[in-house]
Amino acid sequence: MSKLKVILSGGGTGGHIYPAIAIADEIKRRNPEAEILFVGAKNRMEMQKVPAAGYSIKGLWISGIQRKLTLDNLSFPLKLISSLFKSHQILKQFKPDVVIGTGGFASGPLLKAANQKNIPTLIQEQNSYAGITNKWLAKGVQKICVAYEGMEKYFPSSKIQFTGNPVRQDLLKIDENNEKAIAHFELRPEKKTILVLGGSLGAKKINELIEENIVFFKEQNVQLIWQTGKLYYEKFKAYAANEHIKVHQFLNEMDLAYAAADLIISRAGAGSVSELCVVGKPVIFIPSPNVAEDHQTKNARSISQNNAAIYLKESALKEEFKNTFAGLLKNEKKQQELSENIKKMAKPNATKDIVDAVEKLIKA
Ligand SMILES: CC(=O)N[C@H]1[C@@H](OP(=O)(O)OP(=O)(O)OC[C@H]2O[C@@H](n3ccc(=O)[nH]c3=O)[C@H](O)[C@@H]2O)O[C@H](CO)[C@@H](O)[C@@H]1O
Repeated sequence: MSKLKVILSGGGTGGHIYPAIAIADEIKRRNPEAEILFVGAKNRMEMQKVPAAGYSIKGLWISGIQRKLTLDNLSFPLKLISSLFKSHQILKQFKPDVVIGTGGFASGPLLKAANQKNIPTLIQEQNSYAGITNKWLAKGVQKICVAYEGMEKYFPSSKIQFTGNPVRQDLLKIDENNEKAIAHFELRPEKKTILVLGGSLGAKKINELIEENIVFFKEQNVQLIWQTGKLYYEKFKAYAANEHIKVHQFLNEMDLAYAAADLIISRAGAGSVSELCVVGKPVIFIPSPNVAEDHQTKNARSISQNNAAIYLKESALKEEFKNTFAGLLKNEKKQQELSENIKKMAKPNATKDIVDAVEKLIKA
């Protein structure tokens, strides 16, 4: 039989890239001979993160449509036509058996071109609402794997399969013994470690919160792994002069970061939430209020309603953060409860179920 050939496309932010990498890893695990190619958007995060994960990637000249009127939007039709043309060329050369899209504008032209060529296609939607690209693609694709109930609002119900979000393999089994992780981040083993995550791009408001509370964290006798995001790193990196603060622009070893953490403060992007469920540690969610349909707040609420995490509103941080944090840090019983409950919400088989669906598509 000829080698299996798969194209994965998605990107713009980590939320679309890491699910694609998790799916690619599972395909490779099942078919070590498979040829895998990624297609992303030029100058976006995927152009570094995908090769770092061991896969090759081609970049299209494409960017998202802004929800408001901008100059950038004017060049969009030209970018779209040029990317569709390039996508057709890529498909002609690579001849994939299947094309998988994980959302973000990067995946639009390629999946559209694959539909035009009658190549089987599957998309994966991470959020509780449909992204613009996935909505645009829904009619032409064969299968739509989702992570939330009620997605019939956006997609044809006959194509929907409820799988959950793919989580990278190395995050499915976090080391319970955190010695290696503590050493990796040059932390002190006798102190509690707080992991601060702002999503793949970093979060300005969370960074400012940490900055305001440097002394408070010292008084609480905790140490921090603080992921600022690339955009904000220069502004905050000097805080690493404090012995209890480790500043990183991006964490390449999320398995170690999760293993080191006793408590996690995080944005509530869909991928982060899915990972945090699998990891099963106490979490304080501070969702971004600036995303489409306020979906991060919905994500955070769906967890906190089950007594599985704490949800803090960004606008209430001044009044509520210190008390909430100090209260949780003292209360080991509550931490235990949150850990047990969040684990119950994990979907560790998501990647396997998606790859099963991909195999079915190819066979059909
Ligand atoms: C501001 C914004 O538009 N956010 C959206 C974006 O979030 P964002 O890109 O932040 O994505 P997620 O929270 O879904 O996932 C972040 C991913 O990046 C990884 N990671 C993060 C930080 C780091 O230092 N190292 C690292 O590897 C995480 O392990 C995770 O796999 O896509 C998500 C999925 O569509 C949406 O739900 C979010 O609302």
